[in-house]
Amino acid sequence: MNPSGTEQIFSQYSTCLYRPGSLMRSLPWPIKAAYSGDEIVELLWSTILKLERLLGKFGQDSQILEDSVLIGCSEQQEAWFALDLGLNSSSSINASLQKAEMETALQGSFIKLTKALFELNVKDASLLSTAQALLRWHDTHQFCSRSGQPTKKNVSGSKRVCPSNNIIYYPQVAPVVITLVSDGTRCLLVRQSSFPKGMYSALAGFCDIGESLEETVRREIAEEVGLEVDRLHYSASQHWPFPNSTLMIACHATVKPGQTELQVNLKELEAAAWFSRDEVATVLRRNNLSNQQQSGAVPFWLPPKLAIAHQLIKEWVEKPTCSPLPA
Ligand SMILES: NC(=O)c1ccc[n+]([C@@H]2O[C@H](COP(=O)([O-])OP(=O)(O)OC[C@H]3O[C@@H](n4cnc5c(N)ncnc54)[C@H](O)[C@@H]3O)[C@@H](O)[C@H]2O)c1
Ligand SMILES: [Mg+2]
Repeated sequence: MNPSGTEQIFSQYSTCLYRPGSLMRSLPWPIKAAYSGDEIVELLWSTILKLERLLGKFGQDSQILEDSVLIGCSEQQEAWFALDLGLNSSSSINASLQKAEMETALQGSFIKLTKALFELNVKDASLLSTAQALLRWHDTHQFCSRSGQPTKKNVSGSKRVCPSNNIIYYPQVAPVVITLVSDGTRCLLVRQSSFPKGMYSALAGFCDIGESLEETVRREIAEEVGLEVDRLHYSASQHWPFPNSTLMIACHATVKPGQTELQVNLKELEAAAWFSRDEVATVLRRNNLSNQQQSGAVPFWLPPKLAIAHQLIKEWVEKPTCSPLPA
């Protein structure tokens, strides 16, 4: 992204943005285009003609446009596709598409996917996250796990088929629960060593095979901080492209007031602590401005608005007494 940020790119190109290595198009013309490499993202409007010319300029066969996947459509019913240009992949046939040259040719620049997601509005972020997750799934499901033969993508990219045995592979989504635990007056925030410096979030964990969501919440909370869930209720859900494609299922949980002593599992978490409503409300208010540079000014910071963790925390601050359902 150029230094002046997304807004300028959008206004300059009347466009939206997107995933690492992706390029989006509407059919038949014009194209909504995005592009980048594995960890960087961006996009802009283009037309299929321009893209074909651009690919030609970089010595690429425009045949790669066939690898595009359908990720949505505009209000005018234009189809939007995404394509991985493989800018960062040395094994890719597109490796010769040099990032800097592409940036110049497309009059844009690349940024990390994580950063891009947090700078977008909800609609664009959702599109980007779908594109990123779907393109990655195609990239890692090139072969049939039964026959070992190459699989073939359908036109929209909603599935892959093995021509030798007709096995159909559909994109996978892993369910993850994310829970904001409260003891009635305080909420529990945790951090993993992989989080950006100073950021705390709600407690998350993948569902194991055979588990209900409720069982996952109870197990994860017991495993990671040694607490027993008393009451639990569902809040909302969100598709999330990290680490691959997950469905984040967000819940509020309460523990009994007298049973709040934390036993932090340091294999999974770097830290976990209880925070008062006032503390969290203060950080939430400052969070819009908050980033790593400003972390000295605030004790900690929270995930950006777009993350479902942020919504959970905001809900708790604004509406502390939600009516619980039996766990
Ligand atoms: N959107 C949000 O607001 C938000 C906030 C916090 C976490 N998250 C996401 O939640 C995800 C899960 O949280 P966590 O890391 O605490 O989970 P976790 O506590 O289950 O621990 C992760 C570990 O679980 C194992 N695992 C089991 N099934 C897995 C699968 N299908 N894919 C990958 N690993 C699997 C791996 O060993 C992995 O290292 C994270 O990837 C993170 O991106 C999203
Ligand atoms: Mg976890």
